[in-house]
Amino acid sequence: MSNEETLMSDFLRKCGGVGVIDGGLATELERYGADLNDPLWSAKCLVNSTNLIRQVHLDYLEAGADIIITASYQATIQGFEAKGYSSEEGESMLRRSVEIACEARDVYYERCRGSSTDYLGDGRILKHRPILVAASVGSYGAYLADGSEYSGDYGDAMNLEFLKDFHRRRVQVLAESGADLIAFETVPNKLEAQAFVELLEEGINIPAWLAFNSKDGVNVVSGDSLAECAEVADSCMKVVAVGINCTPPRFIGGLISTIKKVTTKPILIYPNSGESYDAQLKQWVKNTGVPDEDFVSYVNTWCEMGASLVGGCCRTTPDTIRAIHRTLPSRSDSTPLVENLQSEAGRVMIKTT
Ligand SMILES: C[S+](C)CC[C@H](N)C(=O)O
Ligand SMILES: N[C@@H](CCS)C(=O)O
Ligand SMILES: [Zn+2]
Repeated sequence: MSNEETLMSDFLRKCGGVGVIDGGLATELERYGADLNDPLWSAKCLVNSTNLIRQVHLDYLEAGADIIITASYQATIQGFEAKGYSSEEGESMLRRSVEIACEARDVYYERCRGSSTDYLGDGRILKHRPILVAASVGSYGAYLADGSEYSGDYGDAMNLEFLKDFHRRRVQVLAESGADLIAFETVPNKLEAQAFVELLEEGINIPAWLAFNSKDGVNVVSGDSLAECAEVADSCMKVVAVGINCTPPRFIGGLISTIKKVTTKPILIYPNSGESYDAQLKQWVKNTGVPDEDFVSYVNTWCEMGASLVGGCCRTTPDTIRAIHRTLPSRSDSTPLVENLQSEAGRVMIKTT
């Protein structure tokens, strides 16, 4: 086992076998009133709403998240330059995204120290535990700001070197920013998975995960084979988990089975709410096809199938994460009954079968 893999297995053991990832950061910023209708999407808040970002990280920690993902999903040096910032200013905002998450973790630990109980009557969890900061790197399609991360179609002229050059400096800056790991998210095709893995091999000194997205429950969104994409991730010693994010919950079970066949690395799952993203309007629209029921009731099944990191992506909220924390047997044992009775969110989110 590499040092990186040991870090993740130790972390998961301390989590009781399953780690909880946070929920949608950007869409939660929106729920608080942030306007993300901008080519920078949530990275716009790195310019003018850093306190709000810290607050949302704290909300997720108090909901039971063991891993918080930074606001850098759509933060690219090229994207900041297009807005008139210098490359130094762009790099500084990347670093700031990690600092904000670290500050939230410090504030959280302080609150834990000051609290006489782990589980508060209002549903907040103030339990001292290992918390990781994952520096988000969204795909090239995210930077394009036209929803390309849900098509994975970058045109015939795209190539590996272009993608590596595009992401290189950003990945280096985030790797040296104090984050515990890099979260490559919403990876839509095999070429970009290869680019990320090759960049990691260029002397990046922190671990990473790769999370792909799917819109058919079989392949990644570009149509590339999920098994082949997961194999690319599996081939890299720096990669400590492989999985799926921002994908409708109804597809998750089948996708876990596919990934499990090609890797023994921990599998991570953080689905979205099942709604679709309209990149023109920059709005989420209800799915007119098969409805996605609240996915929390499936979390333990996904864990039995092999997932060991579970959370939510776009349009999931701290209530989703609180419900995930509660439904995990290794966590809910310590939840006093009074908390379950008092939380409206808990009653709504956790279905009994
Ligand atoms: C994960 S998607 C909802 C992020 C936003 C998209 N890249 C856009 O800029 O419209
Ligand atoms: N983790 C991202 C979304 C990925 S699709 C965010 O919420 O900022
Ligand atoms: Zn998402």
